[in-house]
Amino acid sequence: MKYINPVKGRGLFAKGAFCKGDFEYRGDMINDAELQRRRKCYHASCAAFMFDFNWRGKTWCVDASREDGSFGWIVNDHKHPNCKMKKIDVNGKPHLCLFALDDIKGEEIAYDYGGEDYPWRTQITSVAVKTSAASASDPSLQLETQMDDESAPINSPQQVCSHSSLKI
Ligand SMILES: C[S@@+](CC[C@H](N)C(=O)[O-])C[C@H]1O[C@@H](n2cnc3c(N)ncnc32)[C@H](O)[C@@H]1O
Repeated sequence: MKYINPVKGRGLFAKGAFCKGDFEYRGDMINDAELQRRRKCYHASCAAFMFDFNWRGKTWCVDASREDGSFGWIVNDHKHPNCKMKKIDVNGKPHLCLFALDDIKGEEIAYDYGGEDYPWRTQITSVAVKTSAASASDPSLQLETQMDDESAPINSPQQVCSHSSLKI
């Protein structure tokens, strides 16, 4: 894990071979009612780690706002990602696991959060402009340069912070 820049925050980078088991999106598994309750009382900085998804006709959420030593919660969004988040059935319960789409070594691990209008895909902020020079020389910062007019999210880590209202 390393700090990237003030807009994107932290991200996860592959040091060695990608191991899917290391990147389960872990946290409290909660139902829709509890999701709505927590959303009302969470600060945006915590709400950004709630990943809601549909499972067998109902809404569920993995609340990863409490750090537990796992790394799935730190993985950032990219519209051309090197990983895919999949729902895996383990003994009848859903687990969110990241799978590599390509060989990954050294680069930032990312997956598509699944939306259309995340602010970082649609806006060039003053901070992004300020960091663009650094991005050109540091490969770890180059996701920042790929912001565009793509889509808005439904599930996955959502952004309820300063930009808009959504989040995984
Ligand atoms: C699950 S967190 C990922 C970890 C986060 N970067 C951190 O430092 O805690 C999701 C948040 O990361 C940020 N984020 C994710 N992907 C991004 C991207 N491609 N560009 C800018 N910010 C991003 C957004 O603030 C989003 O709400």
